[in-house]
Amino acid sequence: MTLSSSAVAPDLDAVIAAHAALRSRKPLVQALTNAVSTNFVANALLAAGAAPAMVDNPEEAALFAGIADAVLINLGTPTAAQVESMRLAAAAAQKAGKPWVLDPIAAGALPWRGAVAAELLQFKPAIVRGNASEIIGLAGLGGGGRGVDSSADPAAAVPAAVDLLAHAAAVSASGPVDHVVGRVDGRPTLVKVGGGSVWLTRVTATGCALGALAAAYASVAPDALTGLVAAHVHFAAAAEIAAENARGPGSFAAAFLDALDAVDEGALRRLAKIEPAVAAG
Ligand SMILES: Nc1ncnc2c1ncn2[C@@H]1O[C@H](COP(=O)(O)OP(=O)(O)OP(=O)(O)O)[C@@H](O)[C@H]1O
Ligand SMILES: Cc1ncsc1CCO
Ligand SMILES: [Mg+2]
Repeated sequence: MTLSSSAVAPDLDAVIAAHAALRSRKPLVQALTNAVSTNFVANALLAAGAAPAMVDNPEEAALFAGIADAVLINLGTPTAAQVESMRLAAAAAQKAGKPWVLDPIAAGALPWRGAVAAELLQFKPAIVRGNASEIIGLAGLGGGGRGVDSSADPAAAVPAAVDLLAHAAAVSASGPVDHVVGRVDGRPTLVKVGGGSVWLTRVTATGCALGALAAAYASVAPDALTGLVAAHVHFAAAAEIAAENARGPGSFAAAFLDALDAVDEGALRRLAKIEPAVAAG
């Protein structure tokens, strides 16, 4: 599997193929994620058709990166021990050729963790996934953000996302319309994914779960860009299905897990909102 460049820009057919591969292979994702998100991330992976394992202690993190199909590293509540595990797991994933995803939570707002995130880029994540402020912050272009939430428009994060292609094969900035970049035939390319639901912003750790799903897809897709677009499309379709029955954030959260499971080829065909790829940067 090459994770550096796609031969063609991902489209609906590529997303459907990646979804079928996810469902048949049920990839195992090692998640080193924040304390707020662990249960929701594990349940979202199971609902979507993957499998979670939260192995994040320094004694076992590297060994398990060689066992898992993909690794998620999420900097939401980083302790010293967890950061040590992150360095070990990222290095082991790179050595084993396993795709890993960096979610640089609050990288633009908090300099210490911003430096940790920047340091982890040396281990070449397949994917960097964050909200717009985090992508801008990680690229060293400012960003800010109020704590863990975004204050930027994803379109404004595209130059930063393209800069990050020096370290990662694909990068996305989430928001009302998700902006996903990668290389197609070597050239920086932008794919926008619309849809979803604003309810996603009223439940904690939805972005964290999206990062975990991106890791799962990266391990079954032909390249990182296709995997990342597929994760965004699956997530957005599930959010639309869930929003139909939600009465508030609590019922949305439960309906969203049901909908991650319910998304099938028909739902993808009906609900996917993938804009044609364009050159970026
Ligand atoms: N205004 C919006 N309308 C529809 N969907 C949205 C909106 N804002 C974000 N989303 C969706 O919510 C999901 C999480 O994106 P968000 O940008 O909130 O990530 P995040 O800030 O990293 O989340 P968290 O840190 O809470 O886990 C994505 O699937 C994104 O498409
Ligand atoms: C609320 C919160 N605080 C640190 S990480 C996190 C989860 C969503 O980013
Ligand atoms: Mg986030």
